[in-house]
Amino acid sequence: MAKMYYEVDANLELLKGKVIAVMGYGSQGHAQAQNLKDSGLKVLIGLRPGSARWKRAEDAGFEVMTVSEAAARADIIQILLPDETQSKVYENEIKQHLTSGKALVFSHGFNIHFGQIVPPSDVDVFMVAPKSPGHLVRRTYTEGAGVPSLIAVHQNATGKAKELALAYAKGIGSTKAGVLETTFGEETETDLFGEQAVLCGGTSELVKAGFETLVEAGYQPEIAYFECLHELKLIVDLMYEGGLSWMRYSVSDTAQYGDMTVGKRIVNDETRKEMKQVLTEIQNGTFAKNWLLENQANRPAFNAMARREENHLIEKVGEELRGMMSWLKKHE
Ligand SMILES: NC(=O)C1=CN([C@@H]2O[C@H](COP(=O)(O)OP(=O)(O)OC[C@H]3O[C@@H](n4cnc5c(N)ncnc54)[C@H](OP(=O)(O)O)[C@@H]3O)[C@@H](O)[C@H]2O)C=CC1
Ligand SMILES: CC(=O)[C@](C)(O)C(=O)O
Repeated sequence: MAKMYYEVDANLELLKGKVIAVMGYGSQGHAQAQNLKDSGLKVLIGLRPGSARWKRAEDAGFEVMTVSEAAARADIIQILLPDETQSKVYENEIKQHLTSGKALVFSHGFNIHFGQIVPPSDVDVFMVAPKSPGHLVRRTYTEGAGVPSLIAVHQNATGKAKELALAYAKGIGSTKAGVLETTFGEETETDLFGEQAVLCGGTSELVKAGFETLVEAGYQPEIAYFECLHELKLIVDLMYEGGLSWMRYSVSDTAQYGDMTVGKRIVNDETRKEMKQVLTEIQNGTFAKNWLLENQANRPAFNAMARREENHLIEKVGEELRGMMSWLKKHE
């Protein structure tokens, strides 16, 4: 069984007196920066001039500057920019400031693993990757808890990289939940697979297929939304709390019988075969190449697909229903 690291395994003092630059103030950036600051650490924010987030970060009490300025002043540089922009910003604004003994930090291994960023050998390179969307990284911290994170060391120039990674994980609250050690390759390939085949892609398509099946059969879209999307959170919450067995214990036996008989017809041998193909295309770099080329072409396919998804009936129905459920926590 893998070793989990907790509060006692991490020494925040290693980061006291160091300047941490968080590049980017988006989903992860705003959360990690605020958590680190609330943990008593010195945090700078690096953004591009004209960023809509510049004032938001200043209003949150941060010193905000360009990425280059922040990299020059920082001992530890956490790159929380979009994966597809990191290598260009690294080459233009970070690389020249990576003096010996500094640390480069990531929350996803994409650019190191696929060779888009090749740091100098005299700096630490490590990862602290929350296994959670950024907004919950912040929300759980403010509630006195944290989200699990993965850590990985790519370069250990100072001999302290892992200890610094654990200290950083503590600073964002993750040692309250648990920290697992991995490698840049394992985190990258499993994270890409998970977000494509299970969490975002797989689940979105499953939800839409169920919703469309019911709506096309003549049932009310609102009922289809509640059954196929709204209630999904409640079921997944049970899985999250106590595994599949806890979910099956909590739902009716009718539901469990249906789960165990019909589930394998929906996610069948063909599905599993396709999952293996998806993983192969991640491992051999096909996905990474396609994503980087898509961005170089200014995202024609991404933008067309995003527009189509935004106009799906399930989005319209969901927006209307969420507006009617005042108790729902509005997204930030
Ligand atoms: N989203 C998540 O929950 C998770 C993300 N990650 C990883 O965290 C990293 C950051 O992702 P995420 O937080 O989602 O990113 P977001 O898209 O939410 O935020 C990106 C930030 O980078 C800024 N930015 C974009 N381009 C540039 C540029 N050229 N120069 C300077 N700043 C720029 C944006 O500001 P602006 O556009 O205003 O300039 C924004 O502040 C990625 O490696 C991702 O894989 C890991 C785990 C979970
Ligand atoms: C939240 C998370 O880790 C994801 C889905 O992989 C991502 O947003 O990159």
